[in-house]
Amino acid sequence: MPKQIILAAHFPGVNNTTVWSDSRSGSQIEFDSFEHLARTAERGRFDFFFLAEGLRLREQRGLIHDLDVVGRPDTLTVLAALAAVTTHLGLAGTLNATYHEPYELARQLATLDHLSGGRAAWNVVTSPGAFFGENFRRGGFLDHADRYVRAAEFIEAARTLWDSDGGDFSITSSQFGIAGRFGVPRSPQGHPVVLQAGDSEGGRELAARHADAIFSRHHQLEDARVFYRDVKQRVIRHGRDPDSLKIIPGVSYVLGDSDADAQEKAHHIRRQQVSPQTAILLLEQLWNRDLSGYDADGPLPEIDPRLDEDDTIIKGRAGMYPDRLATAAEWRALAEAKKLSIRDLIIEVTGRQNFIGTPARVAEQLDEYVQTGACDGFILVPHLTPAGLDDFVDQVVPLLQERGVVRTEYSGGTLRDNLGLAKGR
Ligand SMILES: Cc1cc2nc3c(=O)[nH]c(=O)nc-3n(C[C@H](O)[C@H](O)[C@H](O)COP(=O)(O)O)c2cc1C
Repeated sequence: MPKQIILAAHFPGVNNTTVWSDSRSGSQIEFDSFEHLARTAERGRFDFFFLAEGLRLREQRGLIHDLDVVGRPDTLTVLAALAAVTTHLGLAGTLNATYHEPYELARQLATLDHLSGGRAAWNVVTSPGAFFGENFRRGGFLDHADRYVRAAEFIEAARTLWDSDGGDFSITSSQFGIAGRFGVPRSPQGHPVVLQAGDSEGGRELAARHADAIFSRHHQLEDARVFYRDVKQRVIRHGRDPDSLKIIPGVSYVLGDSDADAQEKAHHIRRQQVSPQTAILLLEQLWNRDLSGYDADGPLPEIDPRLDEDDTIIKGRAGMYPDRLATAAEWRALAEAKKLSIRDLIIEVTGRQNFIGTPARVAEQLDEYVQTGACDGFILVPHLTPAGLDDFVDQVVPLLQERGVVRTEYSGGTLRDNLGLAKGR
């Protein structure tokens, strides 16, 4: 029997992935939008619905990045509301372990697991930088390594709380010293599903030790295979069954009547995602300079990126380019070789579209990834909110069902059942 493909639906976040200017794009905050995407995913018998987390609107040149003005509503509130209008779909929320507290989050997730009949999932992130911490009382006080120490202790603490079955608990670790009574009885999954997103050594180790799944950025076939092997070996080193950690990259797709038609649509979508103004903003994120005077249809700046990391003009994207000069050199070489303008280059080097073609071609490629050890499934990131998944569910899912690699009906009661994960202790 072929391996089953995990499918999840990513509600587009506050960035230029969503083509907000498209007349079919709707609100990013009204409940109708979340409901539409979730119901569509459930119609396609997806495993789960996924929300990212942005705790603070990013800033650029002292202003809120225009594409972020929309903001994001609170994750757990949205998921709780969705629990009432769906029946089988898993509900996954990204919630950072750096600023939240275990008692608070474990209660919320256990409650969501109860309300949804065993469908809650938590995507653990450590948050990209101190900028976000300023929104919280304690501020951004942890460096990268300590954020992962805290995340590991956080997950262990949450599991202790879930295992307490509403009873007494006492937790002492380097980050936490808490004791009391949990107050929420054991939830249907025992432990809500734990995903992890974070790609460094620390991130991979955290996942290999503690997570049920990884939301990854490795979506190019060869790169995905290398990542898959690396992480599964880590899981084995930690004495776990490699199948107990699912690897699920976020991917985008474009469908067309023919492969050529899909390529043309893909090109059009990329140009909408990267307007001239967005191209300059994205270039500034590497250059760390005000480039508003540059023409997006012209060549790259001759001046080098500014390296003062303590004074970045981008707040909330720290660490995105660890070696600005090296990346700038790569971009220059590419622009030179292909005769690309700033906008063309940005289209090429950011936000690659992963699966482009007829529904049959896309179904075949998705299946190839999973059957040949590149991943265990996909978190699909549509470019339209909220209807971006409609065509995938109508056109690609039936082909995957014919191949016998996705379910035609839900059989399991909980998200853990559907993902083939053991019940939490
Ligand atoms: C695929 C992926 C998705 C992420 N999504 C979020 C998110 O929604 N919110 C957030 O605050 N951080 C997110 N992060 C950032 C992580 O929290 C982490 O802080 C960052 O990747 C730095 O850790 P690393 O060096 O281990 O990658 C994401 C990271 C990855 C790789």
